Amino acid sequence: MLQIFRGVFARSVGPARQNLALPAANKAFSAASAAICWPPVPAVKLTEQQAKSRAHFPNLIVVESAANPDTMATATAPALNKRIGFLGSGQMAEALARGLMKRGLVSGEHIACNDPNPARTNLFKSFGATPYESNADVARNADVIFVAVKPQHVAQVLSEVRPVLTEGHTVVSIAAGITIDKLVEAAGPDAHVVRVMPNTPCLVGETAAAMCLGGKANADDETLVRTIFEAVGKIYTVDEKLLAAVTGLSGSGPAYVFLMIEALADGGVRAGLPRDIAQALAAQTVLGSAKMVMETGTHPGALKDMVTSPAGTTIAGVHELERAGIRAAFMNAVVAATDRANQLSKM
Ligand SMILES: NC(=O)C1=CN([C@@H]2O[C@H](COP(=O)(O)OP(=O)(O)OC[C@H]3O[C@@H](n4cnc5c(N)ncnc54)[C@H](OP(=O)(O)O)[C@@H]3O)[C@@H](O)[C@H]2O)C=CC1
Ligand SMILES: O=C(O)[C@@H]1CCC=N1
Repeated sequence: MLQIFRGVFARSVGPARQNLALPAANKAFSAASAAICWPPVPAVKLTEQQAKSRAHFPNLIVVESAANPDTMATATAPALNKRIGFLGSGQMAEALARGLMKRGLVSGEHIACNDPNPARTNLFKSFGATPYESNADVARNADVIFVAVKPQHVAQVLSEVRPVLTEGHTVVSIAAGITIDKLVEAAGPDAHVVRVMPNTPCLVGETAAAMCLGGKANADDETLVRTIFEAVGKIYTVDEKLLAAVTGLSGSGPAYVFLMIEALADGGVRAGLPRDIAQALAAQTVLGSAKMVMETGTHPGALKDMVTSPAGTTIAGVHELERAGIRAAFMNAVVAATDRANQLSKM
């Protein structure tokens, strides 16, 4: 299998890249770029035929990679040796718990949870987690406490755990719009508080998350939270004022993309495809396109141009999307969700 790097967009190069076996023709390029490409841009898998068809793009260089991105996606992480507690066992808590177990970071027996809904506690029980009668009991039986209730319930659940919090606890709130100030006010000035905005793809090891620290949270808390989220995707440390925008883009983003996949599949069905094939093609197209952006580092506009033949099929479709205002619609969606996150922080 040949794999392609877009050399000019590679950000930098480092040790992992040196593990890649390069064909002789590319060794000179590799040596020249070795100083500027880190982290390594993982390769995009293309067949030889596909590689040939891209030959007119001089910035694409072909290398053989020892790394297989498919197996990387399912690799296990070293065990965390921390007990995880969930205050609230809803959708996001489930995605996170399952994702962490899938990657081997924790097993069910290291997960404590509480939720007023018996269906949710039974579900958590089914994968080995221990449901407790109260949020305080969850805190007593956990080192990392995820605050995974709706934003309007955060102050209440933190006031319940506050009396049992110790220096050894890291409190991680994933609630949209609830500021560090409010978290510290509710959990107490000594609490090690981290605010994170993740998204549901942590279930499959592909979350996009951002965090900021508050209260007495220190570098150890940051490392711990980073370790947890890097096991299930990517996490960036940002200034708190950016978390509303993170919420509007990646926190809510999976919903926009699912809607897009559903609509693409509907289009396929309208054009005559069976539903199951249409949905599989739509989802795989989104997955493959996202991987190309991530793994080549190429501007999405340039990748779009690579698909768009003069007077061909794609430009006819793109023209319709532009006529419908697709770009403004996506931008407006992110801005509306960001505004809503800002509203929540003022409630
Ligand atoms: N869903 C997502 O994609 C994302 C969500 N978030 C944030 O995660 C948080 C949870 O969202 P989500 O999982 O979607 O919401 P859910 O409603 O699915 O989960 C919240 C759970 O908390 C339970 N709950 C309510 N009160 C308490 C309490 N006092 N103690 C313990 N549990 C309680 C709820 O029970 P009941 O339903 O009976 O009230 C519910 O089961 C929110 O703050 C949201 O902003 C962040 C990023 C992404
Ligand atoms: O819709 C919400 O409010 C939550 C926060 C981000 C994603 N879901």
